[in-house]
Amino acid sequence: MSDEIKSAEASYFLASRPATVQLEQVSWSPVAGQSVLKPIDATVNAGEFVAVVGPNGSGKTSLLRCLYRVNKPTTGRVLLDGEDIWRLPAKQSAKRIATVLQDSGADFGLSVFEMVEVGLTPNSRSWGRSDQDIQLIESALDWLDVLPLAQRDFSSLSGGERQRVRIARALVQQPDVLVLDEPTNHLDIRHQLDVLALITTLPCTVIVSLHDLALASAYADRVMVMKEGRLEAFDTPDNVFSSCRIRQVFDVETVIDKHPITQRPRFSFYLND
Ligand SMILES: Nc1ncnc2c1ncn2[C@@H]1O[C@H](COP(=O)(O)OP(=O)(O)OP(=O)(O)O)[C@@H](O)[C@H]1O
Repeated sequence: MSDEIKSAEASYFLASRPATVQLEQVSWSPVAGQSVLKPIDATVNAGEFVAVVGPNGSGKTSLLRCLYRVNKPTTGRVLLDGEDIWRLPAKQSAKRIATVLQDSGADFGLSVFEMVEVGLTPNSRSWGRSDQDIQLIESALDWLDVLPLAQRDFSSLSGGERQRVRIARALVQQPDVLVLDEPTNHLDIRHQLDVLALITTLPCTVIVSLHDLALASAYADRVMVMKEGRLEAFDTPDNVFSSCRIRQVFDVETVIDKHPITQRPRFSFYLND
């Protein structure tokens, strides 16, 4: 499928308006006295593609969970176009914010088609599928290269196929904000690049956690760097990625140059222990 066709389809899938997401002094503690997220201030602009990177346990998933109303901030607020998400009706925030999460294991014996159909639920006004619903679901499956699997049991798919189905489900929701936790897990290199390239064409705000700094560098408008529950840096890939910062945050040495095609920072990692 050509890029031109893919971006035309992007506007077909996502009629909604991208939203601004603001974090105002957001901290989160699962239990009193155990602070996982220290107070974070940040604004993700409408339509921006922001990658969240950081070592294991640095708070990436905890931060994303604050954005889609699972972790209620212990202090501070998350604002969606200026409105506190915890003051919005749950249905409205579920409609505006779509998520692609790591393997939950819960698929309730659904077919692939039915899994994607679940994405329509927050927007549906009536029971039953319209022809337009079917077309939307099939287009999303086709877009993610999984249409031939539509009638298969979701639980019978490979890890990478499941991940693509989860992304298709988020797309049919037509969200204003798309939050993805490690969406490239399980994907082969072609599908990693395809999925991130596709996500950059969507007319919504995208916040995605990534372990692969090369992918964050290549696709993100800006990168949040997390360390020990703190937001260490939030800026463009050029400004965020220095060998000094990567040493401080990830405890590895890096040679950084410019990728010859994307002109974004490119990394060669090594240990200097
Ligand atoms: N509900 C919870 N109760 C207690 N501790 C928690 C809870 N949720 C997260 N944590 C702890 O908070 C820290 C941050 O976890 P989080 O999953 O946000 O990190 P992460 O950056 O996404 O890690 P990874 O890269 O390994 O997925 C970890 O030490 C984790 O054990």
